[in-house]
Amino acid sequence: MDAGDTKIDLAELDAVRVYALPMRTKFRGLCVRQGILLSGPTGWGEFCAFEDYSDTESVPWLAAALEACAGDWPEPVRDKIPVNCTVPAVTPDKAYEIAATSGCSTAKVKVAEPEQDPGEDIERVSAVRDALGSCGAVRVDANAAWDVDDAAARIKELDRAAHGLEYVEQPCASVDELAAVRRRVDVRIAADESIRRAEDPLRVAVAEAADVAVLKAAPLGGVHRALQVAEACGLPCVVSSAVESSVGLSAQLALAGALPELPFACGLGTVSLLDGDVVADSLVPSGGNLLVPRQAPEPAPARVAAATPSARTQRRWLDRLRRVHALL
Ligand SMILES: O=C(O)CCC(=O)C1=CC=C[C@@H](O)[C@@H]1C(=O)O
Ligand SMILES: [Mg+2]
Repeated sequence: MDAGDTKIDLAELDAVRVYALPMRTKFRGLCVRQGILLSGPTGWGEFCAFEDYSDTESVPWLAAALEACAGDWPEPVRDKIPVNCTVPAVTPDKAYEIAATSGCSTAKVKVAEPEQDPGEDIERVSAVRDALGSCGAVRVDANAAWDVDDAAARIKELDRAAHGLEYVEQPCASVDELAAVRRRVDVRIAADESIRRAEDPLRVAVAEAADVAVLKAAPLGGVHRALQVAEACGLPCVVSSAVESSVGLSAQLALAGALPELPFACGLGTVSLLDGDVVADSLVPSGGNLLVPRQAPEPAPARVAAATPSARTQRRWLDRLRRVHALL
């Protein structure tokens, strides 16, 4: 999957601002979320590839940011997106509180966290079901942690604890393992890493390895590229954030707004995982929904200044930006 078509020279950018925002709770092994805000000809974009992504793997992330800078998002077909709340690998009490206070009727629960045991996942999922009640939807994300046998066993336990799971996201690492698990359990399988980190994001569909495709605009090269993947894979899609600031999150909302069908709540309530933001009016769900923006929100200078990291961190990100831009 090559990067998007938007190529803006770095010299054409009006502003480049490195940010670092603390996470309220450790998530994806992160205690701080960092990235670069880019101001282009008609708007702002965010380049925030996770730091375990190579320069080559980071190219689509930059293409997505430059697509936003060019104001090149497709027309939405809806103006409101239902979102799920995201429950990190926290205690049952904290999980209950997150779900109960989120205003969302769908929750995605992190499971299979390193150093935790399966009983903690069962208790967390049970607490979230208690918080949502019987009408809520509970999904889990194992981030490729299990082998096939473990996945089959864990999914059956978690399905019981949840009184029915909506789906299990990336239970195993490979497409072949996802296909094997899918044949052994009665719960939908959603592919995430097998799409966003794959040489060929479409293999999941060809291998009948998933029921749902999780789309993240940035790693797929932007909104237009992600829409092409959605159309080509032919699976029901859900959009999930990369825990960006509201600047980057707006591109995810543009994707969710432009998908022809949107059968699931989307994982876009993640600004609440950050302790702060770079815009004045954060994209925080209201009544379990987020509105589809026509462009990225403008960063607030005072917020950006407060989120500016050390000179060393800024240099590291600016060097990464230059290296990745050269690969576009
Ligand atoms: O989908 C959601 O509810 C929120 C986003 C989310 O879960 C993730 C964001 C980025 C990387 C991962 O940690 C995780 C995911 O695997 O989807
Ligand atoms: Mg996932």
